[in-house]
Amino acid sequence: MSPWWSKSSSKEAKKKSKGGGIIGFIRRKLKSPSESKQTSLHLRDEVRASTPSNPVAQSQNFAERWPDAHPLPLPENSPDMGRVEEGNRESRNRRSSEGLSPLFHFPLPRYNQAQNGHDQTDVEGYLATDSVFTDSDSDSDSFDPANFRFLSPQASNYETGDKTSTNGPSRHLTYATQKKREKLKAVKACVSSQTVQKSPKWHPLSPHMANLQVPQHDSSMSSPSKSPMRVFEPEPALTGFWARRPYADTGFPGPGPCSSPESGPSSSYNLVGGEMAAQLFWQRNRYTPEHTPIPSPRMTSPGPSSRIQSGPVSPLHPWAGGSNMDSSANWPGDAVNAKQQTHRLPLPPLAMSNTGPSTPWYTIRTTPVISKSPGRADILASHGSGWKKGRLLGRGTFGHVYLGFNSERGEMCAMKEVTLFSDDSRSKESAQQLRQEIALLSRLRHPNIVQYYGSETMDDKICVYLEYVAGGSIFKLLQEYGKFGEVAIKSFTRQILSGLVYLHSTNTVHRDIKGANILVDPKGRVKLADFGVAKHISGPSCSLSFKGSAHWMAPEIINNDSSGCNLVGDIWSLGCTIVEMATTKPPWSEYEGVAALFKVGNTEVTPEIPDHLSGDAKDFIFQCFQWAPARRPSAAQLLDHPFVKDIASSETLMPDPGPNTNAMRSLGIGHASEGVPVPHSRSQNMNRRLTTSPTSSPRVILPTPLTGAAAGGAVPFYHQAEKPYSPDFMGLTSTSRSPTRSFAPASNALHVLNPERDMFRAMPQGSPFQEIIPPDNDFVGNQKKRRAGKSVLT
Ligand SMILES: Nc1ncnc2c1ncn2[C@@H]1O[C@H](COP(=O)(O)OP(=O)(O)OP(=O)(O)O)[C@@H](O)[C@H]1O
Repeated sequence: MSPWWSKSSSKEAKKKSKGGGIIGFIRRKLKSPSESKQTSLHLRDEVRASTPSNPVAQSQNFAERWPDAHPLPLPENSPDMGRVEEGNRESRNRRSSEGLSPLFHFPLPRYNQAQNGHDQTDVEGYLATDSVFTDSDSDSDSFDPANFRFLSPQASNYETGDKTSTNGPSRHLTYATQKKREKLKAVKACVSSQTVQKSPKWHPLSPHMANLQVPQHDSSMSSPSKSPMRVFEPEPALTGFWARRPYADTGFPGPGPCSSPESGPSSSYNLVGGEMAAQLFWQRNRYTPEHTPIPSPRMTSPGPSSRIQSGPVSPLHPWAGGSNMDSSANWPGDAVNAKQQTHRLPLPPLAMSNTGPSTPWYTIRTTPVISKSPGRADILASHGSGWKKGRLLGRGTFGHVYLGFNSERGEMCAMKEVTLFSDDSRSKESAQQLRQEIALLSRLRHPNIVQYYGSETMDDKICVYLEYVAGGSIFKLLQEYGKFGEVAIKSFTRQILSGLVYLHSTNTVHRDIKGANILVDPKGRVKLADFGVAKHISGPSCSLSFKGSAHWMAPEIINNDSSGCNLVGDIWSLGCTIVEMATTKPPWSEYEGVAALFKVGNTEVTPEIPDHLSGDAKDFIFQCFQWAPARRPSAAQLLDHPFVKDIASSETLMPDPGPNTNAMRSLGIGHASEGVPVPHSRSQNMNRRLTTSPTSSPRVILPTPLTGAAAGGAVPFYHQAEKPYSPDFMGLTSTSRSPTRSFAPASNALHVLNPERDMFRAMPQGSPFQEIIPPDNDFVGNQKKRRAGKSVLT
């Protein structure tokens, strides 16, 4: 009696000979039963003819040849199921290795035998799909996303390994036959004519969402793209909304659809809007293995003199520098400095000596420094600044974030790297977003905002150096550890609020507050990150474009009607983030993106507030979910809410010692030993220093003295009792106060200092900060206006 594995192998071989998988299925369906039979026979014959010994024979010999072999236990499922899994895995691996994201393929309407019988049109549809896949697989460069509009749900599920799509009922079964035929006609037309439809027609989704354009084709025909850098066309679109799945009811599936350290539904899964449409189309490749970074040559510099005296910072990549700065970062002077948004980093002496002064450092390549030693991971890249690229920390929409290590100094940072391609509009958009992010971040300095260190360009890459926040994002923590307890939620909320109060005090709105963009360090300190879609509000008429992440997006952003209350969109998103922390999912997670937008934008229904939270927590969330922005409290007002106001000392997490000042110094930013590190000077003169001042920026006053920070030599928090934060002072209109506020300001609550006074107090004439935020800057100007009794937004 032959062992079970030889039987199953035999079965397997028979199945193979029949042509397994979707392609085989299609082929079988194309044939009449008799043809099908013939085909099977024919295929079997082919197998026999083409191999010296057919697979069945081989497998039968296996037991004889390997008598000691132990069969692996069979899975509980039938062999067929195992085979489906395997097929999916193979397919997934194959696609991954070819750089294809399974998520770019959208499920086909299920071939419904019961309903349609052997509908030739359907079959052709499958064939069309098959051919698209085949083409894209075989020639990734010739991949055209337009073809993928015609892919439909089933394909996606085959590729992603969703077994239910192959065996179980599918929601796509409900497609009307007529609709299917229309689509499949289009498929046929496309395939036969080889015509590439570059852009869909757009039409407004609803009168309420006039700024929300969706292509006329339905969700199953949306246009994904395989590679963010090569195939994306930055058209206004919301494809991502309906192309992606809603949050799974089963919670976050670990490394499944969000396999990269920081990819996933809530990271950039739902990021939408305007020129950021790229983020809709492009889905990160969740199944691509984490590639080890390719060694990149160390960039060298003409020498210390050019580094210090050249003034302009490292030039932007030539392909990136051409486009104008987006108004999102429209700080005065940005236009002038549009090409100077990356900040030159000091180079170690070795690197400096490699180039002559006349050669632009950024164009010179030297032998990459590749440190190898047994027993530890290779350092695969060494940047000109002496920072070496380590492991992948996470992936964003536009690039990858790596751990950076300076082995000379023993310091770490996060290196956000974006690769640019000259002929790619997507690259230009990436560069533009990065410039915006640099422009904004370089001006921010707060313990609850990730610190910007510097940036540099290297051939086709821009690299931004940021404070390393080791714990990863809230999203990642939720994925790994499940929902947070109320103490953690309270602490995180308070810290997010503090960051927001500061951010809003500079009239900047983040626009993408969500778990994936909030980092947590090992001590539980929280940092706002990812300022890619942040915007500086230059005045009352400044309207916000449609940007953000669907499930976290405020109704007024969806409806393009913020009535001047532009900042409190972040408060709505904060409410969603609290729900996310409490449940692992944002509100309306049962809906897909567009449906969630409709829900939020068209109905004034308050999102469900988790029942298990305390009354204070519920009320806090309720305040955040005030539908009318004018009724929503500001971040400053919310600091006085009982939910976060009285965090007991045991609940107060370790204060932030401030950014890694040594890292900043090594990057030429400020000088920790002689004063407050300067994030970035517009003059780019890194030698200039501030006089010692503990308050270079508005700081949260903590209730307890912070010895750790001072002991660590970093910038301490400021511990001075101040008046409660005044929303008016911070430039918020009276209408932005919440008339429904149910909490009273506390006299001894944590406060934020007067940003103007703190930022500029004790600042000598000509200090770098005065260059960072010039006197005619909106922020400063607004402070003056406010003193004169005017509100910025009125
Ligand atoms: N400073 C940091 N320290 C540690 N990890 C970080 C840091 N910055 C980013 N990461 C990791 O990298 C991931 C992606 O970073 P980030 O969100 O900034 O990229 P992005 O391209 O701007 O993303 P998005 O798609 O949200 O626009 C984060 O979710 C986080 O896990």
